[in-house]
Amino acid sequence: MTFSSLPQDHQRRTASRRADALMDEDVARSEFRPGDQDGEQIDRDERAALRRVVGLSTELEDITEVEYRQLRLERVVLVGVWTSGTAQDAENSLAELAALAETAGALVLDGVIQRRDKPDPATYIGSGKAQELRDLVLESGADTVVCDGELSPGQLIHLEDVVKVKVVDRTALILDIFAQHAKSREGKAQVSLAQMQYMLPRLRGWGQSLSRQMGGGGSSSGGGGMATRGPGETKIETDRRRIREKMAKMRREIADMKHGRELKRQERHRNKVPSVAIAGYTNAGKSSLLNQLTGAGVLVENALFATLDPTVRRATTPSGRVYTLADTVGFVRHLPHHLVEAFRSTMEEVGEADLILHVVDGAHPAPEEQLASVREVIRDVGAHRVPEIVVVNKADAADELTLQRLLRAEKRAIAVSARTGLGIPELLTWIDTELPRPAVELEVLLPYTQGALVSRMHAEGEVLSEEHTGEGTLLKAQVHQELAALLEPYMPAARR
Ligand SMILES: Nc1nc2c(ncn2[C@@H]2O[C@H](COP(=O)(O)OP(=O)(O)OP(=O)(O)O)[C@@H](O)[C@H]2O)c(=O)[nH]1
Ligand SMILES: [Mg+2]
Repeated sequence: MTFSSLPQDHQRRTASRRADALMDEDVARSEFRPGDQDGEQIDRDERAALRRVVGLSTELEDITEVEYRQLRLERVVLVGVWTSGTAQDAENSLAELAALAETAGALVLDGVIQRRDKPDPATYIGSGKAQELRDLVLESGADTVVCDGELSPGQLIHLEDVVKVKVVDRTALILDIFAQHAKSREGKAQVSLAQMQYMLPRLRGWGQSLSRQMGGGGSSSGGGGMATRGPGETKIETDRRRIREKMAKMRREIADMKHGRELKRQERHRNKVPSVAIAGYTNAGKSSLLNQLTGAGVLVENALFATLDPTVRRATTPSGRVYTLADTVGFVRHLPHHLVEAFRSTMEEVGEADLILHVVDGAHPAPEEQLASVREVIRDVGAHRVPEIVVVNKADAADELTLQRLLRAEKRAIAVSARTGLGIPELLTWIDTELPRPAVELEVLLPYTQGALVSRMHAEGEVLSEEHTGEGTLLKAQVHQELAALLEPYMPAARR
């Protein structure tokens, strides 16, 4: 049941209850004094430093907590400012915002777009439109407004003042989803760091809001406001410093974890196992493709950002060569820059790969745009020299003309369906031909006691012929340098 089906007065009552709740929060907030900040509190925060930051919200609560609360998005109205491009572009963007909001667990009640040259510096949408938005919020019974962009702290506050419910922006929403889905220690730490980075400049906003509240209604901005602003500002300075310290600590920890991952990657490199990275827009079907290609049970969800941590699997080509296949975090348009930074780690993996499978959702209304925005990030992380195969996924659901158009525009592309398996054998064969060829061609006669070496030649090299003789296995193969060194004693020349 939706709110719009309820009688008007119920809606109004609900709205006023919400307003009361908002005031309660304000009261709670104004009870804060710098003196509350005792040693025990800091200690508790310190111990919680690596705990997952559950989410960010503009819910006006305790400004000293760095572990901001869950967004608890429930009933949201979306609002976008359409500055350039076609009406279709603007609608796609809002549709994506709706998908993001649903992923975060919200119920999307409505969405509006305003055509403007640029967002209003004070309230994001124009002030007249903000009033209309207020009506829409009341009418639909929404408790949150989600803006399709990154808003300044001032814009968030001013818009919140008009619509009287919490206002969050696209960045906070994405951060919230990231926080809900990050699984590994590193992933969680990176999300926390990004959240703190997002929060830092916004503390001033909370402070202003606090002093305004404490200044009391009706009075001018001077007087009581001034008297209470002093301690408020000090408090914010303390918070800022603590957040900065935490961020520094977290950066060090991430650097350590990164070192561990680096070692693993070097290990793979040393073993010369070719690597394939699956990249692509969020929800394109990357995890599904990984499952199809390897039979691995990786989480597949019809939600954006189902995957946040790189998942690496071993896989085999039809000719029997072993390679690694890495699933990656989905890209999304307008990914705030500090988020790109935070998630660079998984993208570095892409840069190190021997081949990128760039998955695009063929059933999406604007697949070309997704291709372009993912490529931008690939360039950003210096992975543009890695060969790429464009995998147009969801061919079972895509429209034939769209598929044709994509395959014409992209020279190195293949249409597949990770769901039905269509095109998967062809893709596997293609991967086989794209993987780097091993370096040394040799012939060895391995005694039957050296079965392990035979297996390695199959897994890491390319066996051209194999013959079982009275003395052992006679193999002709191409292998990498290190394996060649191990095989040296068994080369005919060495047996002389
Ligand atoms: N019809 C159809 N749906 C597909 C296909 N492949 C994936 N899907 C669906 O698309 C949704 C997203 O799939 P995922 O594999 O989780 O996508 P992803 O790219 O890994 O998404 P993130 O990890 O969130 O970035 C799921 O509902 C899948 O069932 C396909 O070939 N055809
Ligand atoms: Mg995934």
